[in-house]
Amino acid sequence: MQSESGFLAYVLAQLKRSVELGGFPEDFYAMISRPKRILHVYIPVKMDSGRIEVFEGYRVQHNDALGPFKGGIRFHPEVTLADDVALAILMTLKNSLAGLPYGGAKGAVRVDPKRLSQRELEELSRGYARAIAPLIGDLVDIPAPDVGTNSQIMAWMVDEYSKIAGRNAPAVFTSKPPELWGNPVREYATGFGVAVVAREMAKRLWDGIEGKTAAIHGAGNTGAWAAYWLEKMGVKIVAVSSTKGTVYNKAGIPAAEILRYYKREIPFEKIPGEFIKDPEASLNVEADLLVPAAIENVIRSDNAGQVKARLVVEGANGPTTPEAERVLYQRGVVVVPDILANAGGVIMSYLEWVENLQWLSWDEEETRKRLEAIMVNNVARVYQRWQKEKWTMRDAAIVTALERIYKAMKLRGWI
Ligand SMILES: NC(=O)C1=CN([C@@H]2O[C@H](COP(=O)(O)OP(=O)(O)OC[C@H]3O[C@@H](n4cnc5c(N)ncnc54)[C@H](O)[C@@H]3O)[C@@H](O)[C@H]2O)C=CC1
Ligand SMILES: O=C(O)CCC(=O)C(=O)O
Repeated sequence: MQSESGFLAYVLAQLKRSVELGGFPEDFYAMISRPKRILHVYIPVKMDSGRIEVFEGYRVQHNDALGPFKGGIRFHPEVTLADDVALAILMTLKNSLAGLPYGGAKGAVRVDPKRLSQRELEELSRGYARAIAPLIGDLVDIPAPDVGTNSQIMAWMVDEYSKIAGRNAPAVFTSKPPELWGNPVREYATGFGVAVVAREMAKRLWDGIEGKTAAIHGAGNTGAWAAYWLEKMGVKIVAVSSTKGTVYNKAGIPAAEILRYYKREIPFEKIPGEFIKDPEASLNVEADLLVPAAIENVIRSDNAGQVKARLVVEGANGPTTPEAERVLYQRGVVVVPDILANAGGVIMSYLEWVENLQWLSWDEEETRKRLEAIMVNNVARVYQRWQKEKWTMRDAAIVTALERIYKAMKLRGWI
C-alpha cells in the first residue's frame, strides 16, 4: 500500500494478533488490514503574505460494514498517510466496540495550525471541506475534530459543505459549537469518558478511585478535561506534560489551572509546581494512574520499565507500542486500550449526529448521562471478556470489536 510508519506497523501487528486470537479466517485480515478507499487532496491557500501555499491532506475511509464512515480530522505538521491509515483502522474498531452504527475513517492535513493566522486557518479548513465534499455526507462519512482541530473548524467546514449542498447539513460534521447544532458535552466528552473508564476500572481493581493520584501526558482537549473530571472524582493530579515540558507537584495540581493552559489563558510554565524540561517526565512519576493523552508511540520499550503507575488509561490513540505493552503486561501494569478508553468523543459525536438528523436537542445533563451509560457498559463488557480469556485488555477489546464487524461483513456477503 504505502511505506508503513512505525505506528501503522504496530496497529497491523496487533490486528493480526487479534484476528488469530479470535479464530477469524485469514481472508478477514486481508480485508480489514486495508482501507476501502483513500482520498488524497492538495489544498491551495492564499497566505497573508500574498503567496499561495499548497497543503497535502487525506481522508482514509477504512471500513463501512457497520454503517457510515466516522472519524476525526487531524491537522499536524508530521502526519503521514500511513499514520492516517492506522488511525482510520482504530476508528473502525472503536466504533464497533462502542456498538455504534458506524464504520471507521480518519482525515489529516500536514500543517502546523499554530503557524497559521485565523484567516489562513479558515481558508485551509474550508478548502479541505471542499476537497472531501464529494465523498462525505450525513449518511456516508461524518468527520469530526482530532489533534489540531476544534469546534470552530467544524463550524467552518459544516458551513462550506452546506453551501455546496445548497441546504443546511448539520449532521455531516460532529463536534460543532453548541450555538451551531452542537452539544455542550462534546467539548469535554473524551476527557470525561477517560475519567469514567478510570473510575470503573478502579472499582474493579482497587477500592475505588477516590484518593488516588494521576499523571497526565498531554494537556490538550483530552488530557485537560480528563484532569478536570478525575479531580471531581477525588483524584489528585500530580504531573502534567505538554510539548514544553512537565509540571510536577506532589501536593496536587488544580485541574482548573491545566484547563486555563489548554484555553491559552496562561503559559504552560505558570501551572503551579516544579517545571521539568522533559515532556516525557510525567510518564514515570509516582502515581496510581497514568493517562497518556497526547500522541502515539510515547510509551516504548525504552521507557516502559520506568512507568510506576499500576493502571494506564489510553486517552491518546496508539500511545503504547506493542513491545512496551509486553513489558507492562509482564510487570502487572494494566493498560486500558485507546479504543475503549477514549471512545467518549465519538460516542458523543454519535449522540450529536442523532440529534442533528432529527433536528432536536437534549440538554447537557441528559446527554452526559447517555454518554456515561454507554461508557460504563463498554468497560463492563471488555472487562468481563478480559477476565475470561486472560489476554491483554487490548486483545479482549479488539477481538470483541472484530466479532461485530466480521458478522456484518459475513451477513452482507463481503466475506
Ligand atoms: N479530541 C478528541 O475528541 C479525541 C482525541 N483523541 C486522541 O487524544 C490525543 C490528543 O488529542 P487532543 O486532546 O484532541 O489534541 P490537542 O491538540 O487538543 O492536545 C494535544 C496535547 O498534547 C500535547 N503534546 C503533543 N505532543 C506532545 C509530546 N510529544 N509530549 C508531550 N505533550 C505533547 C500538546 O502540547 C497538547 O497539549 C490524540 O491521540 C487524539 O487522537 C482520541 C479520541 C477523541
Ligand atoms: O468524534 C469523532 O467522530 C471522532 C473522534 C476521533 O477522531 C477519535 O476517536 O479518535
